Amino acid sequence: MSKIKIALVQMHVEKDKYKNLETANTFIKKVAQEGCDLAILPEMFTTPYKTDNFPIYAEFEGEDSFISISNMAKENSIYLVGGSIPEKDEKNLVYNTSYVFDRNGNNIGKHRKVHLFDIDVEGGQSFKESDTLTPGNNITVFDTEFGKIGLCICFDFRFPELARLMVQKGAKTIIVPAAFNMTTGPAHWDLMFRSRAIDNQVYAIGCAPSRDINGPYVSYGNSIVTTPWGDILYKMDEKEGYKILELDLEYVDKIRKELPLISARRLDLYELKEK
Ligand SMILES: NC(=O)CCC(=O)C(=O)O
Repeated sequence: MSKIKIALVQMHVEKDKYKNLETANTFIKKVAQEGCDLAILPEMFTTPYKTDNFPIYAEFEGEDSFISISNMAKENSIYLVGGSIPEKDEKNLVYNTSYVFDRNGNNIGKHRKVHLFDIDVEGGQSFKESDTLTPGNNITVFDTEFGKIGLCICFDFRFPELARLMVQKGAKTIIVPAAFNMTTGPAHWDLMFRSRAIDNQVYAIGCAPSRDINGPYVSYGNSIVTTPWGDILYKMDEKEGYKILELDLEYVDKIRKELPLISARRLDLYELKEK
């Protein structure tokens, strides 16, 4: 299957977890009715993005949010990258976790954010995920009828090594539930997606919450799809909404053949390895 219809769901996130799940459910129904194969929700879509909230909203794997996302996939027979949610483990450590479900609602992927978002930009955005979150330790690629897809969460995508390792594991598309802000978004969002796409000759897809200027953290929005050639195929604005796009995965092979960056690597001189 070389053509895949994906949907960016740039939803508004509010305080009520169950309302957020309901909003996601409404969007997923709509995009599935419009023939979408795979839908993507934003980073931390069940909770306003705030460190204090993460432990409060956190759930064990298999609890309400997990079940609800799985049901959305199954009831609508689509692949669903469930943005991310705060996940807790038996030691009460909390992670920023993205779950992926197949058309039958089976969990086929899980990524715990590996690089926590700890920044302090003078006169701009400060945030310290590590106040309440623990990083994951895995590089994540999942399998679909459309081939292998890489998955990471927001700040993770700033680290080129991580994207390259996903490509070394076979990814032709990389999906990034995200929530950039009004300091780094205008400066780096497009550039980061275009850079990762060009370096790795992949479709790079970012899905963010819509902008809420009254929220504790103001999301940049601008959910985006960039092509293996580095073009912006589509970029949303800051408002709530969704967009369905068809991606041709043969285009990845074409670009990799015409401009052979992956195959021309000097692996006799250097290599990148997962530990
Ligand atoms: N949620 C995040 O990881 C935000 C990352 C971000 O804004 C950045 O500039 O990087």
